[in-house]
Amino acid sequence: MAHCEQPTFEPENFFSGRCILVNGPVIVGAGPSGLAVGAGLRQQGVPFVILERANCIASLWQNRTYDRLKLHLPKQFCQLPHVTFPQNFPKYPSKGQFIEYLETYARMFDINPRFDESVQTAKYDQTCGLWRVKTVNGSDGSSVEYISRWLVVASGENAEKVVPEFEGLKELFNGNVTHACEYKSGESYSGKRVLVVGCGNSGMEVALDLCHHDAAPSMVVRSSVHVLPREILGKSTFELGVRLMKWNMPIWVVDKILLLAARFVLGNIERYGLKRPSVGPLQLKKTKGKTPVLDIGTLSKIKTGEIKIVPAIRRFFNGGVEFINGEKLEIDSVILATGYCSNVPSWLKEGELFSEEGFADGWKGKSGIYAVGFSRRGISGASEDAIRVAQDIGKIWQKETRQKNQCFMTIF
Ligand SMILES: Cc1cc2nc3c(=O)[nH]c(=O)nc-3n(C[C@H](O)[C@H](O)[C@H](O)COP(=O)(O)OP(=O)(O)OC[C@H]3O[C@@H](n4cnc5c(N)ncnc54)[C@H](O)[C@@H]3O)c2cc1C
Ligand SMILES: NC(=O)C1=CN([C@@H]2O[C@H](COP(=O)(O)OP(=O)(O)OC[C@H]3O[C@@H](n4cnc5c(N)ncnc54)[C@H](OP(=O)(O)O)[C@@H]3O)[C@@H](O)[C@H]2O)C=CC1
Ligand SMILES: O=C(O)C(=O)Cc1c[nH]c2ccccc12
Repeated sequence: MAHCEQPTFEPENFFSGRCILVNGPVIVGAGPSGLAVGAGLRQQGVPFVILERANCIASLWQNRTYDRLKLHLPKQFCQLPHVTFPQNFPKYPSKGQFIEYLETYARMFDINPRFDESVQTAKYDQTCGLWRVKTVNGSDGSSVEYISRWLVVASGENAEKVVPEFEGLKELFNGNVTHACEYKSGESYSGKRVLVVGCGNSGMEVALDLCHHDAAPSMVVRSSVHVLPREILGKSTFELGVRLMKWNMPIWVVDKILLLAARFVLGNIERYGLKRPSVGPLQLKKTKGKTPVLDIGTLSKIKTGEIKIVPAIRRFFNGGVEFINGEKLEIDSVILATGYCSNVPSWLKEGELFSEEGFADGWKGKSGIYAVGFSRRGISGASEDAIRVAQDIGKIWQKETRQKNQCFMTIF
C-alpha cells in the first residue's frame, strides 16, 4: 500500500504555548503560492503573517529537487503576479534562476515569513468567528497559537513524498533506496544499476540524469503515461494547448491535436512499453492531477535502450527485484519517483473546500478560508488563485478600514 508521509501532531486539546492575534490573514506556506498572495496583500496595505515549516522560502525548490532541474513550461507561464522574469533568463529557467527570481520577489514585496513554524492544526472557532492555527517550532519545539480572521492555505500539492511499500524492500534489499525528492545528481550512481520506480516527470528526468552520469537505469512503468514533446517545431507544446483552449475548443479536441502532434514528433511510444491512458493529457491533468510528461530527451534514451522499461514490481530480494511477469533484474539502488501528496488533511479541520485527498475545487470557502495552488494548474494556476484571494481579502479589509476611520472621525 502507498504511504503518504504525513506529519504526526500533539493531542488536540492540549495547548501550552503562546497566543498571537494576527491583524490580517494567516498564510500557510512560503512557496510560490504563499509569496504571490503576500505580494498582492502588501500592494493593498493589508498586513499578514506567513508560517513556513522550513527555514527558507520555496523549500520545495531549494531543498527537495535535483540539481539539473529546469522549469518545463516556458517562463511566461511560471511567473508570479506583477513581476516578469528578467529578459536575460532563458525560455526554460534553471532551478537556481527560479529561486533567484523568488528571492527577489520576496524582497521586493518585503515578505518575511516566520520560518521553522510547522502548522499542526487549523480550526475555525464558531464562537468568536476566528481561525485558530497551532504551530510547532522545528528548532526549539515551542508551540504558538495564531488567531486570525482569514486562513490562506498555500502548503502545496506536493507537500509530502509518497512512499509505497514493496515486499522485501526494507527487509531483504541491501542497496541504497532514495525518494526523488532526496536525489540531487547521478554522480554517486556512476556505473551502478539503478531501478527508477515511476514514470512521471520526476522518474523520466531522474532516469535521464542517471544516463548523463554513466549509470544504467531501468524505469518501472506499471500503468500508462502521456509523453508529449516539450516543443513541437520549436514552439512549446504547453503553449499550443493554452492557445487552443483560448479559442474555446473543447478540451478533448485540444487533447486529440496534442496527441497527433506528439505522434508526429515522437512516433508510436507504445512500441517502447509506454502505454497511453485512454483519457487525453490535459483532461487527465484537470480531473486527476496527473501531469503529462514533457519530454526533454528521456525518450531517445529509451529508444536506444540506454533506459530500460520494466513492468510493475512483485517483490525485492537481496541484490535485485522481481517483476509481475516473473522476470528478475539485478540492481544496486532504487530511486522512488513515486510522486507527492498534499498534507492538508493531516492538519486542517474543515470539510468543505478541501477534498479528502487535500485538493481544493475552488479558491474560496466559507468562514474566511482560501486555497492557493491546489487547482492542479501549476504555477500559473497558483498565480491566478493568488490574485483572486488577495483582492477578495483586500476588498473586505479596505471596507472595514474605511468604516473604522469614519467611526474615529465621528468620535473626535
Ligand atoms: C520537481 C518539480 C518541478 C515542478 N516544475 C514545475 C514547472 O516547471 N511549472 C509549474 O507550473 N509547476 C511545476 N511544479 C509544480 C509545483 O507544485 C509548483 O512549481 C510550485 O512549487 C507550487 O507552489 P506552492 O507554493 O503551491 O507549493 P510549494 O512550492 O510546495 O510550497 C509550499 C510551502 O508550504 C510549506 N508547508 C507545507 N506544509 C506546511 C505546514 N504544515 N506548515 C507550514 N508550512 C508548510 C512547504 O514547506 C513549502 O515551502 C513542479 C513540481 C515539482 C515537484
Ligand atoms: N522539470 C519539471 O518541471 C518537473 C516537474 N515535475 C512535476 O512535479 C509533480 C510531481 O511529479 P512526479 O514526482 O513525477 O510524480 P507523479 O505523481 O507525476 O508520478 C508518480 C509516478 O509514480 C508511479 N508510481 C506510484 N506508485 C507506484 C508503485 N507502487 N509502483 C510503481 N509505480 C508507482 C506512478 O504510476 P501510476 O501513474 O501508475 O500511478 C507515476 O508514474 C508533477 O506535477 C510534475 O509535472 C516533476 C519533475 C520535473
Ligand atoms: O509541472 C507541473 O507540475 C505543472 O503542474 C505544470 C502544468 C500545469 N498544467 C500542465 C499541463 C501539461 C503539462 C504541465 C502542466
